[in-house]
Amino acid sequence: MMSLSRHNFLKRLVREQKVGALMGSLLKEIRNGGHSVADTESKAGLGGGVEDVYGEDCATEDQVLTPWTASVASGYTLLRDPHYNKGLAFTEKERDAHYLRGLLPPAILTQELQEKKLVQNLRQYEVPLHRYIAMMDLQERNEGLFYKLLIDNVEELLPVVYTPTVGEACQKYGSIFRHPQGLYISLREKGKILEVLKNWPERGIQVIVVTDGERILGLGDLGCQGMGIPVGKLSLYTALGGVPPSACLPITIDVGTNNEKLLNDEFYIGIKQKRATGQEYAELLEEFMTAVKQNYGEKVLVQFEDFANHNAFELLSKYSKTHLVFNDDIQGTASVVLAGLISSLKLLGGQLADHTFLFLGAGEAGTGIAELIALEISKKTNAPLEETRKKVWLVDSKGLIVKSRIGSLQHFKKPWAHDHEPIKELVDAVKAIKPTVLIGTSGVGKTFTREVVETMASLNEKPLILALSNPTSQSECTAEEAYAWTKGRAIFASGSPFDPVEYEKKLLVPGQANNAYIFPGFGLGLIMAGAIRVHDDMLLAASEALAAQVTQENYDKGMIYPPFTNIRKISANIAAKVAAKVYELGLASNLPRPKYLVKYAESCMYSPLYRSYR
Ligand SMILES: O=C([O-])CC(=O)C(=O)O
Ligand SMILES: [Mg+2]
Repeated sequence: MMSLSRHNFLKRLVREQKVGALMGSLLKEIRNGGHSVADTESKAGLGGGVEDVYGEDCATEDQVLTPWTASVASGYTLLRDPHYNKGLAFTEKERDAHYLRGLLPPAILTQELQEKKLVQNLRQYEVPLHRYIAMMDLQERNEGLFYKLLIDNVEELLPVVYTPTVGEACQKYGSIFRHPQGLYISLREKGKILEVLKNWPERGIQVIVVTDGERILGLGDLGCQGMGIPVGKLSLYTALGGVPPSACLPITIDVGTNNEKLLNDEFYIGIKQKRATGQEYAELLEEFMTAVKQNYGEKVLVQFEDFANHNAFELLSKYSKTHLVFNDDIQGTASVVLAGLISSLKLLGGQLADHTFLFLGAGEAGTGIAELIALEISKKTNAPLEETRKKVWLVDSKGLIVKSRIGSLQHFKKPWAHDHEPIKELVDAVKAIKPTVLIGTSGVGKTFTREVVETMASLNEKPLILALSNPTSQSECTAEEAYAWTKGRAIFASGSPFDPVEYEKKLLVPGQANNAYIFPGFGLGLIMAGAIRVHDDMLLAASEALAAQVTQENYDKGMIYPPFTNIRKISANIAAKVAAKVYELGLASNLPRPKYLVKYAESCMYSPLYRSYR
């Protein structure tokens, strides 16, 4: 088994050209995707990967091969390598040893001082998008400093590198484009996807986040410009979950876009054609998924992100049988919301089974959450799923989902078609169903009107209202509205962040029910255990682990999620519980199981502190 830190250490050894007998086997190990040679000696072992990827070892004299070198970055090149660059923090000794004399001004700053300067600079930008651009530039310039800044100022910078600002960045991605980030796989790469994967400079990939850009947050089809999302999500994998940056690969699959505005935009970065669908789409994705497994093995985690409903459900059900895949919008959102519901019982009283849930929005998030709630209630009460599903009602654009609509419903909505007369409007559904919990997942803003929220308040002492659609512009209502319209009684959380609100001299702190609480720790847990498949029980384990992190002090402020400030500790706990479940289910390949999983998770986590160079 190979821990994350050992993996990094090995890479560093190679980069620093510690030549000798070790070199050959180390290179082989790295090119095999971080799996030890022993792991992959049997060509199609669990560790997967293709042995001797470049064919150097077995090539005969008349075969062509790939020249592959590892060299020490120094001087000008070192300053332009974000992985190793430390800018003004290079010491005198390092400046001598690495040919940096004269390439830097004389001052030597500590990483802390560099960070202080950056915080000051960032705060001077009034336009959020300018902060985003500054952060991306930093990531491309000095990775360690980028992550240190993000980790130390997570509450302040999450809204910059993630929702809501990342949404605006994707909308304007073509205009603000500077350095390419991530890997672009378009229809033009059909038949060559394995080669494209090999163009990526890192070999030891552990997590891929992939989008096709068709449903970016609640902003719709942004085509190739959706790249901001995998890049942002993976920054959080590193900052919040401690997965090393070199192990993360953002990918955008460009099959065209149906967004007319982008098709007519001279700065659009993608292929200018309508979206490929049907067989053409399925074949490209099949080639991609096959190439991923071939290149990185069975243990690489593929996170699907912001696909449109129809593809999201289909890809998840198709590839969950053969690959380690996870859909963040269906499963990550479900897990984070379930965590909030479990923790809210401390404030609301009763069990989950005592509550009635009404959703506005029956897509990936809505039906994903609904299913996980029903599963959790079923596990807790031993009632069959068909029964526990009846606690959950969904409203889509055509009204309440009921039996009489079943013939025209998409398959993922069918389990939620219960016996009831048709109802068109949300507010009438609230009056008829009398939910204790109202959840917005439609991607459409301002749909929790005053009347809807007031009706919830008339039915419940403490109405639980979750406005989950992203970014902030698509939120079903604001925190301020939720508190004002319920006279301060609501327990409120949203997908994108809202500031605390003062209501009648009391400070009310809204929660952020965002999958960012879950996916970094969840992914770390899978990687630690060497999981080969995702199982719903792992999602339940993650929810319970997150709910257990909410303290009395948090509850006293009306919070049902812990603050993001402690997220690395939270992620380590989630990772440990997820990994434990992976071992319990017999889906782990990293054996033997480490005894202390929280400690082990922490020991695997990437640190952004500068290292000294010899
Ligand atoms: O990115 C986020 O903030 C949450 C998410 O997955 C989405 O809204 O699609
Ligand atoms: Mg998403």
